[in-house]
Amino acid sequence: MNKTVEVLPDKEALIARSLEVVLSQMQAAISERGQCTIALAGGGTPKPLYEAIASLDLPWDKIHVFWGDERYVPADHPDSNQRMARHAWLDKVDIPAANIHPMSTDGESPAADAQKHDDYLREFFKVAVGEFPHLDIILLGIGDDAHTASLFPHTDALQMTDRLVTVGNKDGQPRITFTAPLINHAHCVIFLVAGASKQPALAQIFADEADAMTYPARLIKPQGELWWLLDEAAGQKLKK
Ligand SMILES: O=C1O[C@H](COP(=O)(O)O)[C@@H](O)[C@H](O)[C@H]1O
Repeated sequence: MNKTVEVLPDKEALIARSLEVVLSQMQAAISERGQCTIALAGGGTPKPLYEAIASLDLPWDKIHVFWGDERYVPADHPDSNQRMARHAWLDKVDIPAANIHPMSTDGESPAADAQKHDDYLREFFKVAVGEFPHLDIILLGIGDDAHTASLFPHTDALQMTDRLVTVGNKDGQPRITFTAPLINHAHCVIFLVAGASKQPALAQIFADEADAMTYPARLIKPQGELWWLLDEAAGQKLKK
């Protein structure tokens, strides 16, 4: 794992730097592997990044967009991560519809939809059960409770060792989420973190020792590159 931590002066600088890193990783993936597979985070932090990407002229036919987690709501619901990314980015560019790969949330149950997306990823990346695909870029955030994607403290999703996708649980509400092993097989994982409310979680995530079941972002140790991009409000007390 090649880990880089950068604390940027403010949220604007955080977004500008994350745009640079994402573009450079996209370019490397396309030149080395002919396409770029990127999984998006939800929440408020990455929205300006998506808006910035939407203003660029990129080889959209070579970019495939996934989500690292999804709230279990219809795709047009205000809480939907897919809806946010479509409004901020995907609806504004000429990306082929076939290159957009959302998690479905309208099946029989969250478990059935999680299994469906697990099967879908195995088919897309041509990997058998027991193997993991290597997404080029996975964008993540953290919550104040140190959750990442929809891997919440002390939930069953944290125990998955062989699944790509599973059901997350936020205070009893189901979500669909990538598992930690899938995230850890990515070529590059980029955390975007902004705001002082994230300081206590970051202190535990970066501590020499702490319980990963209580602070799930500690489970993220990718084989490839790991970037932590923080604004000053979030990162000022971090031990680097
Ligand atoms: O619930 C979620 O929250 C995290 C963090 O969101 P932020 O608004 O604090 O940036 C996000 O990474 C995750 O995808 C989302 O579903």
